[in-house]
Amino acid sequence: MTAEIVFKYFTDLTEIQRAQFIRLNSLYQDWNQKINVVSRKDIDELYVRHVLHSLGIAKIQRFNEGAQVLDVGTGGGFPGIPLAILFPETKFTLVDAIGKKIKVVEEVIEGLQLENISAHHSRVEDLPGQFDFIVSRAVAAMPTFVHWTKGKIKKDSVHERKNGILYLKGGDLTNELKDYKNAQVFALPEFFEEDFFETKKVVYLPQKYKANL
Ligand SMILES: C[S@@+](CC[C@H](N)C(=O)[O-])C[C@H]1O[C@@H](n2cnc3c(N)ncnc32)[C@H](O)[C@@H]1O
Repeated sequence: MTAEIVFKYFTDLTEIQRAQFIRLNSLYQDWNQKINVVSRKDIDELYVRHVLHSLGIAKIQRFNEGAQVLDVGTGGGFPGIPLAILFPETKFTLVDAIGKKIKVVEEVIEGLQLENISAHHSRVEDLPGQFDFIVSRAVAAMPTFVHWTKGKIKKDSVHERKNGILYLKGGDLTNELKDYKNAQVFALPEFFEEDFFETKKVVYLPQKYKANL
C-alpha cells in the first residue's frame, strides 16, 4: 500500500507534505523492526489503519494557524504525526507515558523534519499547559479520559468549532457517551470508502460539555 490513498482523500497537499507522507512508511517500517510501535498486523496497512484514520479528525476540524493541539497517549505518533503534516501552521504537543515510544516519535519527527511538534514522556495528568484541542485514539474510555485531561483545554475559543476533545472511537458508543449530552459523533464512512472505516467514528466533546459526573 502506498501514500496514494492519502492523496486520494487530501488533494491539496504541497510537494513537501506529499514527500513527508511517502517517507513516513519507510521510517515506521525501520523503527518497527527495533521497537514494536505499530502492531505487526497493522504495519502493512499503515496508510489506511494509522495515517488515514488519524486524518479522519481533519475531516471534522481544520485547525487554524497558531492553534495548539495536544495528542494524548500518542504511542507511535497517532493521530498527532499525520495531523502535524497536514497542518504545518498548527502547534502539536504529543505525550505518552512510555518513554521508548516517545523516543521513536522523536526520531520520526526528525526524519520528517517536522518543526511544529514537540514530544513529551509523561502521563497527561502531569503535563503542564492548556490547549485549544485535544486529539486521541485508543487510550481510555471517555469518563477516564475526561478526568485525566481536566483543565487542559483553553476556555476562550478562536475557532469555528468550540475548543474541545476530538477522539477516534469505534463501535457502539451509546453507553460510553450517555453522560455527555452535547457530544457529537461523526461517522468516518461518510468520508472514506475503505472497509476498515465501517464502524469508525470521531467523537467531538466541546469544552463546556454537560456531563452528569
Ligand atoms: C493503545 S495505545 C494507542 C497509541 C496511539 N494513540 C494509537 O492509536 O496508535 C495507548 C497509549 O496510551 C498511553 N497512555 C495511557 N495512559 C496514559 C496517560 N495517562 N498519559 C499518557 N499516556 C497514556 C500508553 O502508554 C499507550 O502508548
